[in-house]
Amino acid sequence: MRNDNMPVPTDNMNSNDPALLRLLGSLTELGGGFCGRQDDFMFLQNVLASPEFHALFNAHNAVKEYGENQCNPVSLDSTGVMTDLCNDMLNFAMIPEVRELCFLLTRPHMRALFDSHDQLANGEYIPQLPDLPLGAEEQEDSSVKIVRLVKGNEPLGATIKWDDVLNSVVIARVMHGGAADRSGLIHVGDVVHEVNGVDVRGRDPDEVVSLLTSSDGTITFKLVPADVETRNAMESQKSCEIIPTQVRVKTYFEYNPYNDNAIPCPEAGLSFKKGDVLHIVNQDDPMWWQARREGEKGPRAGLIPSRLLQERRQALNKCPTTPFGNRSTELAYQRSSLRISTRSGGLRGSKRKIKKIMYQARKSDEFSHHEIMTYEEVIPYVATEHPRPIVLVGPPGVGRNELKRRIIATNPDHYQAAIPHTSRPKKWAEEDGKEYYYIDRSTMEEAIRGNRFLEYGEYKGNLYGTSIETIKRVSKAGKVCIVNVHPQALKMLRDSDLKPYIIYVKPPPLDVLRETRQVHKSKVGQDKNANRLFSEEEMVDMIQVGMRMEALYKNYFDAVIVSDELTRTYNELMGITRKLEVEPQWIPSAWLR
Ligand SMILES: Nc1ncnc2c1ncn2[C@@H]1O[C@H](COP(=O)(O)OP(=O)(O)OP(=O)(O)O)[C@@H](O)[C@H]1O
Repeated sequence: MRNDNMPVPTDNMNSNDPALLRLLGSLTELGGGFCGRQDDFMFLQNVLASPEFHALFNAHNAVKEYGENQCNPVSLDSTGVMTDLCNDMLNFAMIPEVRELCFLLTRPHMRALFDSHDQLANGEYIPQLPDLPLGAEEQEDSSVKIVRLVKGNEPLGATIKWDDVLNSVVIARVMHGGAADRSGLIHVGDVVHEVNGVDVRGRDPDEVVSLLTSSDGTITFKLVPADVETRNAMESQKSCEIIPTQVRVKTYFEYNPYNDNAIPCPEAGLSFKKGDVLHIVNQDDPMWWQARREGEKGPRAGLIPSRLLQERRQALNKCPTTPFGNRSTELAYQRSSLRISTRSGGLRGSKRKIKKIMYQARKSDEFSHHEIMTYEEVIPYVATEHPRPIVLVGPPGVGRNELKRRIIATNPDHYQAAIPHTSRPKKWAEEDGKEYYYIDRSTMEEAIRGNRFLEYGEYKGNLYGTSIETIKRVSKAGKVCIVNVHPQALKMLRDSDLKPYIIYVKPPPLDVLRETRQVHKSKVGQDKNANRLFSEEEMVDMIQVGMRMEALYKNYFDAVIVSDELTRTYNELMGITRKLEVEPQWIPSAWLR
């Protein structure tokens, strides 16, 4: 008799296991003849016929079948078999083939192979955890947890500290991705009662550290989990910064945890160089972030000073003589002149016109005095539609114009200079937008006041300058704009939406500078009055100005190329510009907001 309440297994769930089918069949046959409690009978029928039970049964069979089909080692001691075989073969040592086989089997790499086989066959790769200490379960109250970690080559990935209130050592920090973190069993605030059976309550943290360092294999902790209140207190201490975790930042300072007296644990620190990109994985502590170097393998994160801490440190260290605040260095730049080429391409044969004007920077002056740069959030970016402008900065005479001319000459349809604006009246043979954009003085002055000019100056009563809009126009046309600017314009460039790629053209050491400029017969400037070779003094000056420029503005450089042998320098620059168009580069994420 069939009970209508009995769930009917769906076809796809229905197991066709013969044993189960027989059992179900006999239950059906039994039907009304069952003389026990009908409720129990129906319950059993329901369970055995339910799709969940059949699914479970199928899963069980699949696991069993997998286990049975696994290849099992023929021998757990192939090394022993091989040794016995070689011993037996000694009786036939006169046969050359036997001798050769013996020789081959006893080679170190063959022995290592057999050894590895035996280790795998015996499952020795699985860490063996020792049994729980006797009576551990009954000891103390139920909130104690016993945690065992297998100590490999990597550090534990947790730090400890003394807690005055609890009078004990507690877990201070769990490093993201480290062994402790991966175990999921050790948490900040857990009180350490025992390490490898040694009672550490009331002991100095240094003693606990040496206990941990000296233990091999597995480490067994007896911990009392942090109570809810402690955890809540820790949560509330978390950094209020809005940067979400898992962000990448570019670093603007160099860091070595072993030179940092304030770091809670130098071993847990992460060293980095200026310009490295770091992956920030934890900002729970407002003073110490956890980070990994981008692209580096290895799961464990390291401690680095947080932005807040580093900014405080830099603000304290900042004194009036540092390059950022050095007025005399600033003045040295303001004395240097700016030339504006009146031609965009520069190689089309017409007479070059160079205007000497004084550089005047607008609000960009401010940044070198106030800005503290520690970390900048970055994201990978490839410019697809509008190529990023290439900005060349460097001391006068280093070769920026030469490089710009060469790049544009390579492919004038793809590379273009920014055409300057002038308030000078247009001459009859001139065409607007070819050598200059002609604009009336009051409009230009207003644009300058509105910070729409990267740099500008006055020559013989007329204004000349390079506008942000001109560069944008080149980009929008799908071309790479090559721009030479004074470094004081860099801040404004970065704050615009141009996404500039800034390359510092660095003078080579004096002997190389002397030699390359001699070979090339390089001329100082390009106007008639200065059509002569570089003097020794000018070359020394170029290097010194370059050094000051680097000290003041290097945070803004995306790349540095040394202007030594001209063709090599040019090739390097071309390599960078090509890469920029196809490979993702880290750009400030603020540029895309
Ligand atoms: N790597 C180099 N090797 C040899 N000569 C070079 C090199 N780079 C540039 N020159 C030469 O040095 C001279 C000055 O170069 P360029 O005018 O390009 O300098 P610049 O950086 O633009 O400075 P400025 O703004 O004062 O013109 C030119 O004659 C140029 O051909």
